[in-house]
Amino acid sequence: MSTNQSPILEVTGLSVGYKNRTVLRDLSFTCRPGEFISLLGPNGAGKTTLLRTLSRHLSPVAGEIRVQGRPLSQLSAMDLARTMAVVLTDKIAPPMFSVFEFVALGRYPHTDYLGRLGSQDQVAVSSSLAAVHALELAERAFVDLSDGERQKVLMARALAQAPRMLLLDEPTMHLDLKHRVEVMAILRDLCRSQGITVIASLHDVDVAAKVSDQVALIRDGGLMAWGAPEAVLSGDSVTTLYEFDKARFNRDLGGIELKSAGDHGRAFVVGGMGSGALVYRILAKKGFALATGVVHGNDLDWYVARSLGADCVAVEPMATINGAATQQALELMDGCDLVIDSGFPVGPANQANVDLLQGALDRGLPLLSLRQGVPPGLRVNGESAPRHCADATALIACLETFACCRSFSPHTEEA
Ligand SMILES: Nc1ncnc2c1ncn2[C@@H]1O[C@H](COP(=O)(O)OP(=O)(O)OP(=O)(O)O)[C@@H](O)[C@H]1O
Repeated sequence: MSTNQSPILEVTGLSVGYKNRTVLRDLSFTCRPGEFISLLGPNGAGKTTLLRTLSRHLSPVAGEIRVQGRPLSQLSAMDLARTMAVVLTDKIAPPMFSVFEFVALGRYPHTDYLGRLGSQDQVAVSSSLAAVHALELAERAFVDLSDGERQKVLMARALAQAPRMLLLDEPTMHLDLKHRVEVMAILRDLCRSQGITVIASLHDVDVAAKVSDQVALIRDGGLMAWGAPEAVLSGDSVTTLYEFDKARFNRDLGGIELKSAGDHGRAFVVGGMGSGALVYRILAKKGFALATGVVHGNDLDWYVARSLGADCVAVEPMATINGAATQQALELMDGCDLVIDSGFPVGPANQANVDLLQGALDRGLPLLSLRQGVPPGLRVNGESAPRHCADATALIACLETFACCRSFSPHTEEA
């Protein structure tokens, strides 16, 4: 995709909707050849209505749409079909068509008025099926296809039109993970290799962030934001877009983290260098509120902990963890019901973690440890010692016991 290229689609002051009901107002944006554009927004926001308007299935309420510089309304049906192909979510079940015959329907802008396929058309149908990795389905009956196979064949029919733009409504709906990934990879490759502009409504923010050149965030009757996902998608913007209260999008990790209900007590995690991430997620899943520290501000643990809504004592990346930060973490620990030692190597270079583990023991807090053995320098006595968990499964079992009994026997070795 080149930003120097002329726009393929220019939308100015566009309002879309239905009789007596305007759904989106005053949209203005530009799409260029080879761009992948994702429309994101909650259910009912207007994504389908916009796609239907861009593809001339609906008339605009107001504003202008230009395709390759010409008003959309003035394109002949044939010109429109050669420029733009559309895959909507309507269930189509054409009787008796083989997959090849169904995809061949997409050639109509290029065949004669009787729809006869020439050798070029035959090649175009086969290449379209090949482009979506569905050539082996060619002789199958269209009505017998699975949802994933059907989606690929619908895309092949659209490609057979040889369009410059492909508009898709929820192309990954009903698809399993393999097919979702495959469909998105196919679409991305069409942009890159054939310069086709893809505009797709999607519900996967993380997938959209990874494939899109531009994202449109749609809510409250308009465009909340339009731009590169790296600029537009953040924890805050996604929270606003979907009104999240139980989750948070993490751009750095590329996914959604589900926050803890926090009703099974509060756990402090002694982590660092990514060792805490798995523990935080287990704790959140089991309903524990989270506190952690001391972590560096570029640590995987920091990203995950923040996304999960943890109280987190952090220091600047690469900074030495000083006594003040450790003291702050110990104060955070005071409000906790138990402490988890994620097993991050401790020693002279990070005395802070030993101090925190010692702090847990000195406070008489239950301490679960994923560590092999006791770290050097930790003063353990008979009354206060870590309970060792051999692995994540053992940790989960201990947490479940703690959640219902508020205690577990401190000395048992799980290995
Ligand atoms: N034919 C119609 N007549 C009137 N209103 C409609 C019509 N079709 C959809 N709507 C309304 O327009 C609004 C936008 O619907 P639209 O299908 O465009 O949203 P969407 O963002 O695609 O939602 P979803 O993610 O649930 O598919 C909704 O309130 C919907 O009820």
